[in-house]
Amino acid sequence: MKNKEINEKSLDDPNLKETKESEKQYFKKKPKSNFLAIIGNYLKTHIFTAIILILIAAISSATSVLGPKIIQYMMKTLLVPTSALLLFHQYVSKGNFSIGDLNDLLDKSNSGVKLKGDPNYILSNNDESLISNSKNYFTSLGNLDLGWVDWIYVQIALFILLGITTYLSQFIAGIMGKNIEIDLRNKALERLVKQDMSYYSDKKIGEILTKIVSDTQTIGEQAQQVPVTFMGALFTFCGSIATLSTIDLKLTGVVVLLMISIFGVLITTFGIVKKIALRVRKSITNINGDVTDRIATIRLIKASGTENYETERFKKIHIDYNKKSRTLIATQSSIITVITVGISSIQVAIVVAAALMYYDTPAYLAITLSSFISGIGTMVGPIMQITRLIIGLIQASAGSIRINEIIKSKSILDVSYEKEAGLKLKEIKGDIIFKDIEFAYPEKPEKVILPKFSFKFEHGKSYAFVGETGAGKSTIAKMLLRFYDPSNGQILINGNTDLRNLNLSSYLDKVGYVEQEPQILYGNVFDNVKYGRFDATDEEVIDACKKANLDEIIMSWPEKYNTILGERGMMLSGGQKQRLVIARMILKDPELLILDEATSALDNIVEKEIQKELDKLMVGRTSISIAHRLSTIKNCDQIIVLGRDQGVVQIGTFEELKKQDGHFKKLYEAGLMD
Ligand SMILES: Nc1ncnc2c1ncn2[C@@H]1O[C@H](COP(=O)(O)OP(=O)(O)OP(=O)(O)O)[C@@H](O)[C@H]1O
Repeated sequence: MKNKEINEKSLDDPNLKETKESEKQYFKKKPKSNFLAIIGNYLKTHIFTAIILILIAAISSATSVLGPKIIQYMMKTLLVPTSALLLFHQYVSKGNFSIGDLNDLLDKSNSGVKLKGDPNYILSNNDESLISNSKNYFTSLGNLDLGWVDWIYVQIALFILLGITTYLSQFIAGIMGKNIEIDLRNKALERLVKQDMSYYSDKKIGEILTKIVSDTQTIGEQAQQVPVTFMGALFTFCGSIATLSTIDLKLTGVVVLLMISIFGVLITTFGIVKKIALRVRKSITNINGDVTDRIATIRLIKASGTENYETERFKKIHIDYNKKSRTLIATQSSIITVITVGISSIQVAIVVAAALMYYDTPAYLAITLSSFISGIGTMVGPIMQITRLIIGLIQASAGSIRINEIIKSKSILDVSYEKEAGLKLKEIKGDIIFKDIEFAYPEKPEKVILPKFSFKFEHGKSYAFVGETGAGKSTIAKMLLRFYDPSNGQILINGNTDLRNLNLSSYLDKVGYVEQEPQILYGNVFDNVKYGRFDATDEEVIDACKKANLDEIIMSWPEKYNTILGERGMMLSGGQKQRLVIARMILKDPELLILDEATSALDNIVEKEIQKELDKLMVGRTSISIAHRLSTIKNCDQIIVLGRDQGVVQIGTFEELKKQDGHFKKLYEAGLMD
């Protein structure tokens, strides 16, 4: 297919349309990055790490900054004697040359180079090689008088120090990066599990995964690089400028001007690249969302024979990503080119400037230029590092915007999870009252699913909700589990306490939920049955499995109770899964049992067996079933009939409702209760 065609077609893809729309909304809100704040907060709480990093950066910068100074001293100790010798010849030819004259000459050269050894011996021997030999000269570093060979030793010592400090800074920064990554991921995961269900209704699992896995990783990697590189580069840069200024102030001025222009370019492009990087991240997130979605529905793909269609579709959804990535790569390449060329031109500019300035003093030009060029070399490293750092910083900023969308998201349940928040519920010993309840999903507030109604669930009795599809039966369960709060009205627990005022964990501790497609965790049988009552013993688990008629099946597996279940483990049949959940409920012994079409996915024979177990489980506790099957509702104390968009339309026992004209009778006669 031609590119244009693919492009046009790809725009029809709802996935891409959705991205473009959400992107527009996204940039309208002007997302703020707080990557630097993340690092700042970490360092604020880890002062010791901050101090060590600053110290190490300062030491390691000093080691590289001193390089040109050492070269300057070494060059002086090597070159000054040659000049001194020339002058010595002039004086000697005039006769009467003293050691004072030689030291005067050295002082006048303003080089700081001094004569080593006994000057009288040197002069009385009148040996030119003694004067010309640079071994006999030194430059001072504090109290130390160092000859040119000593300066090489200093250089080597500095290299070793540089090695040690580099290792230490990388190690400490690496730990910091990992801590930040793990901390962010944990915070995001905490937020995700504490979110109410409406949060998930417009998000794809793959999108969330990209943020949790890949964005946190990028932030961690950059957190490892940014502070160390930035501090090191800053110190080296300032140190280099200081060192260069001791060599030649005017030339240093030229370097500073050139550097300011290069940083100007970097700063102006930062914002542009950040925006493009965000677009790329959004695009790849969308792809990840799509891939997870398709892999999760692989059975549909296999059963429909749509493998080739999907392969083509995957290619198409990459067009947008490819386009955005190219823009990003092109922008980044331009920046690196500008910086690299800019930096290289500094050396040329300095040679030209120095030649123009010191045309008439070639000796000074030679010494100054050689140490200056070496000094610029020291500066180039940090600038290149800062350039790369800025690109990394942009990626991390994009990542931090995205992970913060999760971390900073609000939930209606926020308060309920705090340990001390809300009233702790000891037991559900009274009635559960739905008082003037009205419900519309927050995602679609204009569509009222359940118009205002009130109902009392008496303690210890069994209730069933019936009604045609979409009438709002499962919505009742969702409200009782606090997946959603009612739009109006109250759910009163024990007849008087608003569910919203209860500590949620203390309430859900006493609630058992069995759904149509039970959720099995990756873990062994013990892990799965104990989920929700972690203090139970293995014996209690085995006992619960026996009561749920599951023990015999488990014992037939090679690993018995240690068999791994879940996505990558043993696959269970629908009936086995339900039995496992029943065992979980037997162990949990909840005071309120919610059964949401628990048996509707099972065949008749298995359904009968499971219903028998559920009936046993329901004895002595308040139970609310959402049901399709006659067998589920027949024995219930009360049946509540829901009509689509009408809410509660009838209430009564099975025998009563069967006889009454109305909604239930229609459902029953239409065979919807079989
Ligand atoms: N998250 C949601 N956002 C918006 N509307 C929703 C959401 N979940 C469900 N609905 C809508 O609410 C209505 C009631 O859904 P509910 O699942 O409670 O029906 P139900 O009676 O249990 O149906 P079924 O018997 O088919 O399971 C439906 O019209 C459904 O489309």
